Amino acid sequence: MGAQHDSVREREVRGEQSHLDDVYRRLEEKIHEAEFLMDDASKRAQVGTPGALAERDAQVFRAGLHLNRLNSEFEDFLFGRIDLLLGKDGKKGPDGAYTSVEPAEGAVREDGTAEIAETLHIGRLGVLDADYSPLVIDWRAPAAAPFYRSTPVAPGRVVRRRVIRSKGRQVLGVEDDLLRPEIRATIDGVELPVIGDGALMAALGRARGHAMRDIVSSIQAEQDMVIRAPAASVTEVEGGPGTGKTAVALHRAAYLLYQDRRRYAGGILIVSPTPLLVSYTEGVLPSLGEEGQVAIRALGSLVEGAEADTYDEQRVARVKGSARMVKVLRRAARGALELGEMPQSLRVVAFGARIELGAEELRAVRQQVLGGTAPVNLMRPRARRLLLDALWARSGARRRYTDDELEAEAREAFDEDIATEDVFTEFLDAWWPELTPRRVLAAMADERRLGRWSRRVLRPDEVRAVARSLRRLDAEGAGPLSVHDVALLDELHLLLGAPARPKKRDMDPLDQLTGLDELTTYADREAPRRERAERLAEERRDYAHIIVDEAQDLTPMQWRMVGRRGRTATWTVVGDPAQSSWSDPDEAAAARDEALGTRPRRRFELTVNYRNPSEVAELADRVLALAMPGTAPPKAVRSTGLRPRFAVAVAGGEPDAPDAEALGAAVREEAARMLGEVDGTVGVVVAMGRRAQAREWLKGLDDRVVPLGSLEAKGLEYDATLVVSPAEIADESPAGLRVLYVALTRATQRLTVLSSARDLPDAEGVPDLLRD
Ligand SMILES: Nc1ncnc2c1ncn2[C@@H]1O[C@H](COP(=O)(O)OP(=O)(O)OP(=O)(O)O)[C@@H](O)[C@H]1O
Repeated sequence: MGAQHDSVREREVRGEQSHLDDVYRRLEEKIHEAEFLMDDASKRAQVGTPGALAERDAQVFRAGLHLNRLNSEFEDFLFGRIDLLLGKDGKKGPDGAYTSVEPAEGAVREDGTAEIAETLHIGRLGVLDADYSPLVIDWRAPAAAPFYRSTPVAPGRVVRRRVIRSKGRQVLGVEDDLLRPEIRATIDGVELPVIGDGALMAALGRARGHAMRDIVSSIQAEQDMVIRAPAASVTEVEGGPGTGKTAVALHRAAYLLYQDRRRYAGGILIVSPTPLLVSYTEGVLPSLGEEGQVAIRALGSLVEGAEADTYDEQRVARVKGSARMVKVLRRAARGALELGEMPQSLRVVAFGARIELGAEELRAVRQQVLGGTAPVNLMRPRARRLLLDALWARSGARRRYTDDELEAEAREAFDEDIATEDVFTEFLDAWWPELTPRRVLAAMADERRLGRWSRRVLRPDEVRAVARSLRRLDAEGAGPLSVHDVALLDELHLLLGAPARPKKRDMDPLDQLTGLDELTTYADREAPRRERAERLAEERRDYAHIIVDEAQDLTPMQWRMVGRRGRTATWTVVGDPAQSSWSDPDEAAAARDEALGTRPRRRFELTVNYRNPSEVAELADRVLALAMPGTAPPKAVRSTGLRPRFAVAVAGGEPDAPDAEALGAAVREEAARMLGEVDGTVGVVVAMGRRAQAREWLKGLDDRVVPLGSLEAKGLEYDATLVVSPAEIADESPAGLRVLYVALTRATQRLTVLSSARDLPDAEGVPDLLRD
């Protein structure tokens, strides 16, 4: 029986192999075509007329794109197949497949038998055979949707869904799901065999590396609904840990590009909470064939020239993230004008006479200028004009003219006379200095000054903490920024306006990431380079679609920053309130509403946890019940039979306490144990305050081990996770329980919880917070 089954399996694998061979044959033909096009195009280039050049550009672009994609898609090119009943109408779509979702009336005969009318293979890219019949359907094409969406409850035309595992040109195996078990279907007269025990489980059980993998061969129906949701307005997705929110967001970017490449190429921004999550996820889109078309950026790297990956202490972060900072920054942007040594008077010589404005008059002029609403740097021309007005009035020259025209002429000469004097330009530079966001931020490090700017907005202890945190910066603002500083810089950028004399800057790597380079044509390159650079800069600040991952964590100031980049964008916002490390969710919700505006929203919920085995999820759910009572946890689909391990270190206390050494030894021992238990990665999560220590503890162990502060664990996953002192993590901030929930939901296979004295472990080593 087993042997017979094996031979069926072999036959099926052989069948798929022969199809894959056909696909590769066709792909090779296409590559030759592309190479020929490239070659032909470069010959045309030698003709050199503008018309020929423009034509060449278009050809090279298309051929190059094609080659690139074909080459990058060669691994695991084909991964799915569906066998379908006859459709209701006989219409075919552009991809050569029948379009109807529902079966035709007589598709299933009265005796419960049916003949398969159509077989579609699904892959990373669509491939048509020479006769235009579909060899492979692009996973994003409408005809591929049933592969993801059909369920036994609503199978549509799908009788059997098959996942094909392949590597390079070789088919390794097939796994089938029967969606209409009640009928006996035949294909070319032979009964349809069903093989394997579920590709999804196989995918979920695989060891994890340092990079996320795409899920294109096993997207589930509820996820597919989100990926293919129309781009209009705002798509909001909520779901617990491990429900695939990040994966779905990335696949959605690829889908949008497929749907409307013109609109989205270079115009999709994915905002990720940490640089770690960016590097974990950035390989997914290239694996889906979308190399360089989407910008994935961490919240600390959204502002040009700022690369922040340090964190403020929670109480500082809380103030810096709060919308109250808008008021403080408004005052700071204006107040910073008086940072340097303020000249108390202005003395010039005009028309041979000395004219002077004193402190009082200068103050009055400044007040008048500041009456406007323009950004501070852009008020400089107005300041200059009003100074000249005041000098003119003071000179008394006006009285000498009765004729308006003569007066106007004299005034023009007067202005010219003064404005070219060094004394005047030097005065203006000192009196209305050009401010940079970093300089103003650095000015806030002075507690008394910050106290003035935040009067009746921040409490004195908040002022002290924020000022102290900014002492890392020098007077010009150079120095390490925290992630929360970046949103402040962005706000200041707006309040100050671009400096009047733009500084020359190097090309940002993102310029290449936008993909616009790839899309340039002859005409583009003929346009002045400057104009292009400006357009790029503009593009970067205004995206066509913005995807926000871990949206529950954005502070109000961060929502403002992200919102500015998508004033006309459509949005996909994914997150989980139960994992929020922000302590004032209401304030953040208001800022989110403001960023998303009044655009209509469509909400989706993801309900299945694909990451954690049920044994791990059950433990984490206890913390969820404490952190967010009444919240339904997602349902874990897998069970490994491995219960979490509880270990106790005979240490505890503060980070610098002498027994920290004992805790370190226990952490190292547990991490080493886990390395022996799993093939993939081991994440060691500690309270933020122990980050540096943890790096020391784990030094030289193995590069499969990653030490992480609790906030850095966001979005990541490891085969095994060691959570060190739940109580420490929970006590570190007002949202600490939710942060702990994040830490406990990172493991794909094994979880160990290491307690210190502070965790009050019971006889089994279970810490107080995790007891039933
Ligand atoms: N349909 C699927 N097929 C295979 N693997 C999946 C599927 N959906 C999710 N996964 C896997 O489950 C894990 C969790 O996915 P992901 O990180 O996207 O979840 P998340 O909802 O963003 O989690 P968190 O909120 O904890 O950050 C990943 O390893 C992902 O590849």
